[in-house]
Amino acid sequence: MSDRKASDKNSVVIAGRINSPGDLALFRELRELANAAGYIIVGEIIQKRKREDPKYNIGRGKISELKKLVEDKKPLKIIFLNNLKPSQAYNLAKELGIEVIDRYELILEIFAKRAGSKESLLQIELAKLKRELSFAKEYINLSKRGELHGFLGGGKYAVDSYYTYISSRITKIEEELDKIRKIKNMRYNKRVEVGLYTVSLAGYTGAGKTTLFNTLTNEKGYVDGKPFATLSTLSRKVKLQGYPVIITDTIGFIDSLPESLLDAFYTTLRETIISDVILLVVDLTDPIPEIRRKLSTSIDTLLSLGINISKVLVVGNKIDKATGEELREKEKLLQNTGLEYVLVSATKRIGIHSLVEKVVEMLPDKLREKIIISEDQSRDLLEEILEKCKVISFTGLADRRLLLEIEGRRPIISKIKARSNNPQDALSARAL
Ligand SMILES: Nc1nc2c(ncn2[C@@H]2O[C@H](COP(=O)(O)OP(=O)(O)OP(=O)(O)O)[C@@H](O)[C@H]2O)c(=O)[nH]1
Ligand SMILES: [Mg+2]
Repeated sequence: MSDRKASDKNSVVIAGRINSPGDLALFRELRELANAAGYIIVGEIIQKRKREDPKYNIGRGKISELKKLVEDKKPLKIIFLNNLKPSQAYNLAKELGIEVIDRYELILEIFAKRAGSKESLLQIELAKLKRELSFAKEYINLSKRGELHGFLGGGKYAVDSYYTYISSRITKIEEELDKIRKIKNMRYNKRVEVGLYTVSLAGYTGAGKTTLFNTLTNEKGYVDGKPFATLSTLSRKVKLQGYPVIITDTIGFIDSLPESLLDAFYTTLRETIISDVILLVVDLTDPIPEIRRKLSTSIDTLLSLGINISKVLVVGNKIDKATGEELREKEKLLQNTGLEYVLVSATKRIGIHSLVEKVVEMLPDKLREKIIISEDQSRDLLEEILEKCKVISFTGLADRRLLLEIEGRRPIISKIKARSNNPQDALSARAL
């Protein structure tokens, strides 16, 4: 008979082998991740221990403590901070009589729960299969060494054919993802080719990227305060002080993201994030060591994506919740990165004007030109100018002509200038 209350049906115990203060921060973050996956934490166990126990990962002495906790709290499962080898997960589950997952699987669960688009669903399936593939490799190794002991009923033959099945499914998903990405990229590249500037929002999960995206674009991207609210990229065209810019919101970074997830998700990121300016959003309500950790993870991730770091503008967010002296200390952390930075509140719209000013300043390859077009000249030329350039000034001249001072990306401005001087253009426009 179970005395578990209905509200406890998602209850979990979290456990972790801690090796450094960084691990402790990850353990705190594990709580947020568990909540984001819909679990209620009913117990926690931490062990300070350097080396993992080969059989259980956590030390054997802790197993009896865990057993007792399981008996008392009757959780649905145990979530481990440390990455478990398949044999460790199996041994733990057998010993404790309860399902055991690790941080990696927890992140996959969150992604699976929140995935909306076909692309993100395929990405998750791919990440899961890649993990299964590496597990299957270990099964094969164990079976070769004769260490399977009822680990997998079907034995080596079953594992081999399973391995083949997973590999072919992986190839199929990769092909499908490739198609989806190509279409998405084509759309994106088209906008870039016509000369629009691109700005991407990047940063640790929960930093406030989507909120800032919404503030800058008047959109309503999904925000709920839990990790990984955003799983696929979203782009919108806006004018920042007259400059046409495509802004892209992206998936958040996290510490120690497993390789297969990195692959699956950051492939999309790599393509969209190669922008003219990258806004690295930082949550300034976090304590100082947390800001340091998340900042360093974010910068490492940007570097591993091949970003030119001089394009990065650090955006210290949520300053509505950070106070005087503390805020100054936190500001120093941003200063120490050696990168340009601004302070804002995305929700209260504080500092947004300065942010936009800074972004505009960082837009590369600008050219300012004066052109004269006839009012009877192509209407589509005028439309094009309004779409792709910033119009600095606009003066009416005699003979129904206009003097325009425009600024934008160099090749676009040069092309427009050439067209404005081209009498052929006027003729062809009149013919329409
Ligand atoms: N106080 C305060 N809260 C903010 C501000 N900006 C964002 N938030 C809150 O921070 C939480 C996370 O915001 P999101 O915009 O979803 O963060 P994100 O970086 O897009 O998160 P992921 O999509 O998970 O990577 C939400 O609860 C927001 O309401 C701000 O300027 N001030
Ligand atoms: Mg988001």
